[in-house]
Amino acid sequence: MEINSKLRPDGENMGPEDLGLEVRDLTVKYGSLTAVNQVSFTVAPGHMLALLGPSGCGKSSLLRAIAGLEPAVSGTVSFGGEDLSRTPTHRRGFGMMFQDGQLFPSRTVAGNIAYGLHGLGWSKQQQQERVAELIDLVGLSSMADRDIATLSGGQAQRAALARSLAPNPRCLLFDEPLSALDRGLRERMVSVIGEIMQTTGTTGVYVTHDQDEAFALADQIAMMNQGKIVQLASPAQLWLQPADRTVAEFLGYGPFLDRTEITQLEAAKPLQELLDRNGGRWIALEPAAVELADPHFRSQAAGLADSATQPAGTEPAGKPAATIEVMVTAAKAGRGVWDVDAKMLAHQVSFTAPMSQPKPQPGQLLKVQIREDRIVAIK
Ligand SMILES: Nc1ncnc2c1ncn2[C@@H]1O[C@H](COP(=O)(O)OP(=O)(O)OP(=O)(O)O)[C@@H](O)[C@H]1O
Repeated sequence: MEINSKLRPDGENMGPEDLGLEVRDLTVKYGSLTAVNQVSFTVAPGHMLALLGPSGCGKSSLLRAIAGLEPAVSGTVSFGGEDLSRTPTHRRGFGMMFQDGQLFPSRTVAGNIAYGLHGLGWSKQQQQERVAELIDLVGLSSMADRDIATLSGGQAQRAALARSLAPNPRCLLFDEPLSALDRGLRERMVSVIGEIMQTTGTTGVYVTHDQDEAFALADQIAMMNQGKIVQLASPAQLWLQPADRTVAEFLGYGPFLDRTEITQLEAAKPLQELLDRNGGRWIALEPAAVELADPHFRSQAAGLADSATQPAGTEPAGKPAATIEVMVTAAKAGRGVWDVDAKMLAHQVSFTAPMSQPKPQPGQLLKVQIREDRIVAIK
């Protein structure tokens, strides 16, 4: 076993217990197509890294190569300092959880979880105890004897999680495990997975194209595009400093205003200064960066004289970085507000207006402000 010689912050050599998953220069090809292109990253023990990126960017190929299910043409995968490049999948000590769970439909929940323990040399009693422990952990205690085919999608994924964790893997590899579930269920399962990974201290790699899942679960997010990692950062760093426009677009930033467009805004000095400070090409707006200008204007725009009280459904205005008049293209009722779409320069923007006032009409001009705390400069 080869131990990488690395130093801990205290200057001591790192032992296997300090080294988690290490992927070095990994490349996966299908014929002439390079699906994963010299990718490197490390995941500290007990931490979770999310691989996030658009469809076809190489996330699953990378995960499968880490598991040993896909041959790598070059590069290494190691865990605890041990090079696993030539170790077959079942000897790597890794677990996997997929979108469809890959459970046996005719077996019970307990039977499926026990399946993950075959071949480990455990006694029948040890196996039974472990199965009961896992069933409890994922909250399926009352369903141990139910056939998988009779479970809901969320319950089945809990069973799949229990089965992957049963052999106590040192690293769990998730491939879009929640993408078949509806949003509400997905959010609940994200909490379940997060809690269980923390309780068990398992290291994880989580493939997803859903940024909410990545942000909620990961300590580090690797943004992939065309087989490469374009940015590796904590969720906060990724959000506050997207490496380039592709990353920002994927995260949901937009529109992107260039310098010429910024000159068409009123009081846009903060935007210009931000671009100058960062040497950026665009100012990217967060989803909630645009809001109606001050409440006085809101009242005037709606044809109401009384602006002394804050209208229901509006939040206190943020610090404006610039203002501009926009033309309403559509409005519909939301929860306590009008959800308004409007044209700002050549871009489409969305914001809310108080429902206590008349519904904004297509063609109507409204003054909006761009919040200074919801913009970033992009190179
Ligand atoms: N078995 C295969 N044979 C040939 N090409 C493949 C194979 N598997 C994947 N590819 C190609 O490799 C590239 C990366 O695919 P991969 O499935 O790794 O991407 P992904 O990011 O996981 O996508 P998705 O989110 O859609 O699952 C794609 O262009 C895909 O068409």
